[in-house]
Amino acid sequence: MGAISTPNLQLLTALASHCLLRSQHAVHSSRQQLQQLTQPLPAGFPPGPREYDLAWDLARDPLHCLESLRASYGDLVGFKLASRPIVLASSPSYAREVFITQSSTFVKAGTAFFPGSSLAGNGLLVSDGDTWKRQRRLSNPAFRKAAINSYAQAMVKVSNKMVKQKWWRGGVRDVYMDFNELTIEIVASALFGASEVSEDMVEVGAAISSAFQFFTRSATSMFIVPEWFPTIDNLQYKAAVTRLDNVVYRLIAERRSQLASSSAPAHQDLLTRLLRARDEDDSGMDDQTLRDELMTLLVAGQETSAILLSWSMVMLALHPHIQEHLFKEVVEVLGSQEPTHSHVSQLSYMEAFIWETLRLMPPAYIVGRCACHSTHLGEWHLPVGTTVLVSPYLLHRDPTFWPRALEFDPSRWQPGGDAKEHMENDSYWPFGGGPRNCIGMGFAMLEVSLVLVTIVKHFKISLPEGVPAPTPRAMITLRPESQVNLQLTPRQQSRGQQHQVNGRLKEQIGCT
Ligand code: HEM
Repeated sequence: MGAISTPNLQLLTALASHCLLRSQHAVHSSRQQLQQLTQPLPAGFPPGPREYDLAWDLARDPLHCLESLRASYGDLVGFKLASRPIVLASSPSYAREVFITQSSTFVKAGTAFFPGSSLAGNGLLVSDGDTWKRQRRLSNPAFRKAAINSYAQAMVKVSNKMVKQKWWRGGVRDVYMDFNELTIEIVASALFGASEVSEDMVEVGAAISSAFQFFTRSATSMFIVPEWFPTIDNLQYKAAVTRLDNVVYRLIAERRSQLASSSAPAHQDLLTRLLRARDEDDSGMDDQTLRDELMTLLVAGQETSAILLSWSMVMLALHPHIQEHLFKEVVEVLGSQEPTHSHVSQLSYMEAFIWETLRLMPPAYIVGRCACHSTHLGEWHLPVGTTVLVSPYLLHRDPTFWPRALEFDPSRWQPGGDAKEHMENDSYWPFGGGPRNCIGMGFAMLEVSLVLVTIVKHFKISLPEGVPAPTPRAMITLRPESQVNLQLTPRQQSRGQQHQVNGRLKEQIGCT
């Protein structure tokens, strides 16, 4: 047994602290929480490890801990962590119960480890009940296929810019860092139409970056301090959120008045779509609600996509034959054209590749809910306040449901492959499920496809010599442990025609 690595100790501390401190969205009164601290687990609660043993295992290796919990106790494991009752559910039928059949019992409020923040406010990700229902109703149209397709051009433009400014010479790059910047820019331009408001976007971009740096520092620091506590970090974060608020509220006000004046050109961004959204009684979103939804989309849409892009690149580097297959498909479908949303619907191997990456490396590797009243999962009794953790990571790697479960094989998603039927039998949940499934799934799939097309078309991706494949770190999401340094070789350069082709590549991506 090795010593506890710092990040894992940090995870343990973070998990325990999240349990205790993230009370912002908790439905439980402090009396209920106090009761939970002192009460033993009730009869009928699923069996599991003692808190102390579990804390140790979690600290050593969280992903391995999840796997060994299921191996030792089965697909519903019960335990206490930071004195809160928690169950880990990892069967298709339990996942269906939590996400779909009992979706009104298993709610967001009160969930242990739940990452609420003043940045995202009370937006879709954290709200419940009638507030959530109304917001989801009003937001859904902005995420329909036709609306999402209108963001494709901006996605391609931002991807080309990254390649043109940072990648065209090739070499080794930390793609995780580049994708974090890229996905902020993509989601911000979809929200606010960045090209029209470029000065504001500089401010928005800077404020978002500092807010995200804060999240990263919080996730990797020894102690999670509540946001209200006046540490330097918290004060800087608060200042970044205030800066962001100022810009966003101003953009909302300007857009409201533009929409009121019929002469103004119609914007096609999410801000306009959400501003125009009307409920059955013709009411729309007030400024505060709109602000919370915009920030939620930033938070929910940025990191997950950056992580998926990073794991996709790792898979390309590890599987050169799959990379070549993708390249061939991209060239066949696109020729020399710029990618568009209609190309993406013809890229079936690309889609299979992304589904397979999401299977083995789901950014949302664990999804939490809280029982708002006492209930049953299968034969087991869960008291009110039990946090249920459904693990897509465990389900997606379970050999009972997935033949050659640990093999990366996009072709399983193609006609005649075995994967589609597993999607239907509830063993695949990369975007959650039921009424609270990911509203941005279509957006993410389009974004990741377009970015990957841009990259695969121009570069060969490999691991730099002597560098091991990046490993995952299970925090709130399944991030890369550290940098994802990959070797990028301009395609034509790999055929020994570097200078000519670099010229051609620069032309193709509009580099002057
Ligand atoms: C690879 C990228 C993404 C992954 C893996 C992902 C995954 C998920 C998952 C698993 C959930 C359900 C959480 C739960 O049940 O508690 C979720 C919810 C959500 N996601 Fe995503 N997501 C991604 C991208 C996006 C994007 C691009 C956006 C927006 C632009 C977005 C916005 C949201 C929102 C607002 C919710 C809450 C929906 C609700 O509760 O009504 N996500 N996402």
